[in-house]
Amino acid sequence: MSKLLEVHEVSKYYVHKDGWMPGKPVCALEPVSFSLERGETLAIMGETGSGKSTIAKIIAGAERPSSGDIFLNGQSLTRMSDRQRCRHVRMIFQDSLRSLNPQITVGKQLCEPLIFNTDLNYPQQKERVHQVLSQVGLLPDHYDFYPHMLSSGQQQRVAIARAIVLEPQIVVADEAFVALDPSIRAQIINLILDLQEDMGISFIFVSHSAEIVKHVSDKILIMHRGKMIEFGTTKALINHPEEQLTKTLLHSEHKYKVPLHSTTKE
Ligand SMILES: Nc1ncnc2c1ncn2[C@@H]1O[C@H](COP(=O)(O)OP(=O)(O)OP(=O)(O)O)[C@@H](O)[C@H]1O
Repeated sequence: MSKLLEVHEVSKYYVHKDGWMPGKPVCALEPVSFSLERGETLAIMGETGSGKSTIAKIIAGAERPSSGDIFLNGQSLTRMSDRQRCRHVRMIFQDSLRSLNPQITVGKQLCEPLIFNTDLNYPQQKERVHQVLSQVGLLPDHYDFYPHMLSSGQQQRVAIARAIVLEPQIVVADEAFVALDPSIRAQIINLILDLQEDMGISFIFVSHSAEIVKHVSDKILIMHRGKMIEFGTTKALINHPEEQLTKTLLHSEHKYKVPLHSTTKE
C-alpha cells in the first residue's frame, strides 16, 4: 500500500531580481525526501530562514517546486488540478483575523470552498457548514457572525473550520498558533488532536515550540540552511538526536508553557 504523503527530491530556487535583470537563483530548499502515513502529524523545525515555510507552502500548493514531486496515495499532487488538490490538502494561515474577510459572514466564508470545489447545492452547503462549526466547537448562530464579532480563539476555530470543511487528508499549519494567548493556544492544539482522531487528518506543523512539537507530532523534520539534516520519529529524535541542532531545538527552554492534554505522543 502506498504512503499517504511522499515528498520526493523536492527543491526550491528563488530568483532574486537584480534591477531589471533576473539575478542568480538562490537555493531555499535543497532536494528533500520524506514520507508520512495516514493520520500522522509531522512537525517541521529549524532556525529562521532554514526553509520550513518553503516546504509547507510547496506541500500546500502555494508554491511550485523547482524539481521533484509530491505524491498523495501514490498520485502526483503537482499534476492535479487546483480543484482536486485543495480537496486533499489545505493550509491554515498564521494570522487568522487577516485571513478572514471582515465583510463576509462566517457562514458564507465557510461555504466558499464548497461552492468552488464541490457540486453540493445551497442547502447541502449550509448543512455541511453547520456540521463543521460544531466540529470546531462553534455554535450554529456563528454562521451569521462577522469575524470582528468573534474572539481571537473563535476566529482561529473558523480558520480551522475553513481548512477542514472539504474533509482534506492533510492540513498544513505554518506557525498558525503563535500569536494566540497561551491558554487559547492550548485549546486550539487540543482541538486539532481531537479532529485528527475523529477525521483521521494528517497535520503538518511548522513550529518553534519544543513543547507543542513533543505534544502533537509523530515525526519531526529538522531543517538547517535549506537542508533537511534530520528526520525521524518524535521519540527517536528526543531520545537519540544525531545532530546538535536537533538537541538544541528540542531541549531548548520551553517558549510556550501551555496546559495541554495529558496524553502526549512523546
Ligand atoms: N518568495 C521568495 N522570494 C525569494 N526568496 C525567498 C522567498 N521566500 C523565501 N525565500 C528565501 O528562502 C529561504 C527560506 O525561507 P523560508 O521562509 O522557507 O524559511 P523559514 O525557515 O520558514 O523561516 P522563518 O522561520 O523565518 O519563517 C530564505 O533565505 C528566504 O529569504
